[in-house]
Amino acid sequence: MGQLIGKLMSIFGKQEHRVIIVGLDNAGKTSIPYPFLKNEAVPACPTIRSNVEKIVLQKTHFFMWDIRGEEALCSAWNTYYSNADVRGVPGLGGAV
Ligand SMILES: Nc1nc2c(ncn2[C@@H]2O[C@H](COP(=O)(O)OP(=O)(O)OP(=O)(O)O)[C@@H](O)[C@H]2O)c(=O)[nH]1
Ligand SMILES: [Mg+2]
Repeated sequence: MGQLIGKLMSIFGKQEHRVIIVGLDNAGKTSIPYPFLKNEAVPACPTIRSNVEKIVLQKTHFFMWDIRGEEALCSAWNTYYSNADVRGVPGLGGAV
């Protein structure tokens, strides 16, 4: 997670960024933004299709999408991927 946040911080300059997080089921995708969301608990259930959270760091807004890893949804990853500024895969070393 540190590498992902480091990547986000390194591209400051824009006021708004779109981030997608893809990975296998139960990899921890939905949990990533929650340390930055005060008073919100991580959902206890698996994501149905996708989930989006907005976090604000130093006046920069990040829209963080996480997309369920089940095989039937993998074909939709490309749509999210091509519209994102930052992509992250939990467990594979951070952001690209
Ligand atoms: N030990 C540990 N557990 C974690 C971590 N991040 C998430 N978890 C736990 O892993 C489980 C799955 O987390 P989610 O964030 O829901 O995973 P997900 O990838 O969104 O899962 P799907 O929506 O089913 O694809 C939960 O029980 C979390 O509490 C972590 O960094 N360490
Ligand atoms: Mg999830």
